[in-house]
Amino acid sequence: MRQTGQAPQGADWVRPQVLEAWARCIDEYDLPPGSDFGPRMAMHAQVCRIDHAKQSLCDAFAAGLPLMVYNLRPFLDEGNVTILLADTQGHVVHLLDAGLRIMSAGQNLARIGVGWHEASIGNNGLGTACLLDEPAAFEGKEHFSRAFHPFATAGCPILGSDGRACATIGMVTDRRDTAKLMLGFLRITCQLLEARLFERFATEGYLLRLRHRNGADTLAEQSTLIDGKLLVSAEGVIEGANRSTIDLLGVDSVASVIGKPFRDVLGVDLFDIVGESEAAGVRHLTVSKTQRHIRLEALRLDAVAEGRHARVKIKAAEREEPWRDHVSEAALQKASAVLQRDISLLITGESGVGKDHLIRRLHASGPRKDRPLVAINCAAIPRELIESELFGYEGGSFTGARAKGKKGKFVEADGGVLFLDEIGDMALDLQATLLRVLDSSEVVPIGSHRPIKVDVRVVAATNCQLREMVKDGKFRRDLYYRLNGVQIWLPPLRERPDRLQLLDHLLACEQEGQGDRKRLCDEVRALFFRHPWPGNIREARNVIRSSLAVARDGVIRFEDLPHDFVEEDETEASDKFADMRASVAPANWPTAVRKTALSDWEEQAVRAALTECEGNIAKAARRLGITRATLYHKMDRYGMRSARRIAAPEASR
Ligand SMILES: Nc1ncnc2c1ncn2[C@@H]1O[C@H](COP(=O)(O)OP(=O)(O)OP(=O)(O)O)[C@@H](O)[C@H]1O
Repeated sequence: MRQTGQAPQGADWVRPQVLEAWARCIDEYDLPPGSDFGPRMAMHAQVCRIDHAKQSLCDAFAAGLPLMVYNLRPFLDEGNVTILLADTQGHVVHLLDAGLRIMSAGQNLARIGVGWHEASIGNNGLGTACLLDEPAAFEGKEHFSRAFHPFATAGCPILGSDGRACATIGMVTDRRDTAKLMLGFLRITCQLLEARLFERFATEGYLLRLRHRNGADTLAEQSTLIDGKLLVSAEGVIEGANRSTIDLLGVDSVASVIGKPFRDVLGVDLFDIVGESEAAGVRHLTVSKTQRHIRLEALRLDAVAEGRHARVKIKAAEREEPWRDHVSEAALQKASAVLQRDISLLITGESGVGKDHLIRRLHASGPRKDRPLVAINCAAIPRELIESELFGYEGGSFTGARAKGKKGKFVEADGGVLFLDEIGDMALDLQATLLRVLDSSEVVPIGSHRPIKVDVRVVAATNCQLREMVKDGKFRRDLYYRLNGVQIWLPPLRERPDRLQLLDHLLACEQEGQGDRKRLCDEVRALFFRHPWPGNIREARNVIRSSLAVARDGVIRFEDLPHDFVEEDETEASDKFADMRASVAPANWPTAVRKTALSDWEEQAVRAALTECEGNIAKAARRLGITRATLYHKMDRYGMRSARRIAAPEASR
């Protein structure tokens, strides 16, 4: 392809779908064959603006994405698997990144708002599934971009109740030969999500459950994934259907029944089933087209909360429920159960996700709440002191020791909970001693020969990848297994679909007891939604606190946010902010003049920095005090793309 500039024609060593995708990459999108994920592609992988529709999409999935996904996270980590959710244009709206970060271009791609469409980054499971509206998977060198060659990717569209794709779910892993396996997993996940979304969006009219008659009556009251489902308006028109109805009714597609009268498709009148006064009913019938015997049950969605309809009513009520921090609640529940059974608990997650917060709540709500919670930060205590901190010492046992001796943290925590924070930073030799104490429940203070029996529940926390550290010989395997009885992983803020609600909650907490509460403007909400929050909830609290302090009226606006926070953002919004900050032009200039002058200055600054740094993008970006992506963005704006190729030849190779 590199030599001919064309996709191979009629080649039998590659799947036809792959050939078609390569041809699109070359002929339609003009992507350079054989290239790595070069600057040109990186440019395309720009972050789009996340509008309200995308946020709502994410909200919808927040309800649909079972918490189970978080429990699955350690397994995703094990397999280096990333799960992505994209809108119909291929822009990422949500992701669980346990694999992309190992890819050279992963940093660029694993962000909210980044486009995964073929035209940007070549064929890939997610982008191609979006484009073709059908499941797609590629492995290794089937990808057009070399950056994806060590990976397998898969994608599957998620259908809304009108039969049209409303989003696409995708997976990426470095196990190159697992593309088909991933596709199977995605198909099941799609069915789960579609089932949740289907009922979530159903508000009025009738929900009809269809299933084969043979023996399925034993499941009568349970709704199952394989059930066909139809949404029918009060006038008897079909407004929604799921995939299972295609087979049951013998129709070509979901879309082919939407908008049709129920009678035309099923051969019976809806009102014969539901009755005039009765709100719901069950009928058995034979579908004329397929000759299938089916059981059909109708539930009135807007029914009064009575009998069998109560279930549907409850679902409707769930939709209006105020936000609950399901992530923390589920973690707390699991942790309590584990701790009561004397199983060691390991809490993992990035810095600032709330590990400490969780342990404090865990202690306060558990049976040991009246006994001490003793925390020790293994990273903060000097190496030579940690042993005496943990195990204590006898009076006069070393120079500088107190005459009376000192109780160690283990003894202090007797009957309570000992929290070993940042356990990944503990020195190797000390790890062996800790393991002995954990196994024997006895400590021997320094300078003493008398072991002291202790009864403590040990909870450890870390933001390190302990498993990797074990592999690299930096953490003892036996201690890892001893501490890792059960692992609870707290997701980073950027991977929480409910992050906007959590931020609103933090905002409310910060203003508790105050009369007029400040709120976020839409632009700030959008920025909060797409921001990667590397400092997680801690960063969010700080940003909210300082913005509240400077916001003048009842709304927190862009200009109220801390400067360094906004500068991390790489979309138009932050450019706007940069422009705003640079508005040093005299206030009495007409707006048009001021705008032109500002962009002129900016263009000159970019040109000067590139010239001075001899085209070295990283250096020029540093000099300008902006990120490389923002610099590319600005170069594009001022038509310096060709200059960039000349200026940075190493980047386009
Ligand atoms: N669920 C939550 N609701 C409200 N505030 C929270 C929640 N979780 C964490 N916080 C707040 O976020 C900040 C950081 O939390 P915490 O110290 O527990 O994180 P951590 O994961 O232990 O961080 P590190 O690994 O750096 O020690 C704290 O101010 C904490 O009060």
